[in-house]
Amino acid sequence: MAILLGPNQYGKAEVRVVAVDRRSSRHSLVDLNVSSSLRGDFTAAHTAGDNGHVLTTDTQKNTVFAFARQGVGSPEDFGLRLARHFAGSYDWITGARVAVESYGWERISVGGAEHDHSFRRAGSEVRTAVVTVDGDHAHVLAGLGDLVVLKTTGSEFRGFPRDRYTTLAETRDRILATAVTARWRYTATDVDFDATFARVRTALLETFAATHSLALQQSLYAMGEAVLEQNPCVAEIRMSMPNRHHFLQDLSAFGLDNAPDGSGPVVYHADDRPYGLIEGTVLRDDAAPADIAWQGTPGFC
Ligand SMILES: O=c1[nH]c(=O)c2[nH]c(=O)[nH]c2[nH]1
Repeated sequence: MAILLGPNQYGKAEVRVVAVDRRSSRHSLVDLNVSSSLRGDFTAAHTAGDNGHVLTTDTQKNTVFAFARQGVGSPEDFGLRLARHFAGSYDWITGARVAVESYGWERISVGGAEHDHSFRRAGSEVRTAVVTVDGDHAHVLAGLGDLVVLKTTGSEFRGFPRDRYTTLAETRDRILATAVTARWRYTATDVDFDATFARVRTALLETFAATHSLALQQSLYAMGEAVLEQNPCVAEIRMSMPNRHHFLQDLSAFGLDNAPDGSGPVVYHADDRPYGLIEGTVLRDDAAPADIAWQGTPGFC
């Protein structure tokens, strides 16, 4: 029996970079969390402690900061530049993956005017990009996380089978709420990443809002379908959507009803756990699979 080194990769995780453009008095900033992973022949480092092939994780971190000084651009373009640099740096490095999280900042308004250099975090939403360079091939996944949405009506859930453990009442009118995590794969690398990101995000939001939902599963599919219909450069989209249940609160102990009849606000209990977890992929039937693009990145199912 022989013991072998199996698949391996290494890099610097979560390099936090803030780049401020101060070329005019109206500053702008990008706020990133960048993780790099290198693939290639690193056997000797593992089996003999020979670091001759190890482009250090400290160097990888420094490279991220140095590249930021040249301008960041979109997270996808920044990831592509870094991944191509790492994958091309030594012939024993055959591939690189660069994952970028981007946090949004909005200008603070002072007396109705946007301030030049004061910002507030734009909620918990995060934009993501994962770039994988493998030899001569490059793959780009874009995405977003924690896009929290809720509709107060226009959602039903009924027609499900009932067994001896089923207690859930059927409903024709419920709150539907979720936090969307989505990742989509581009068919090319020369995409206008910022414009496409904005279009995809809008399609997700508009379709969530406009779909009269019979199940969160139906909303998920409709959202993915809209993204693919409006964006020929997207091959597939993978989504994870927790069902953030809102249960009508029973107020009868206080002699109060809780009817949606306009006699007062309808009161719900926003339950944080357990939650339904609805996940799925929507894809083109002619999309060539690209397993390596998803390696190490949660695709949910
Ligand atoms: O949209 C829903 N999908 C389900 O699968 C499900 N299951 C459940 O209990 N409530 C819901 N709602």
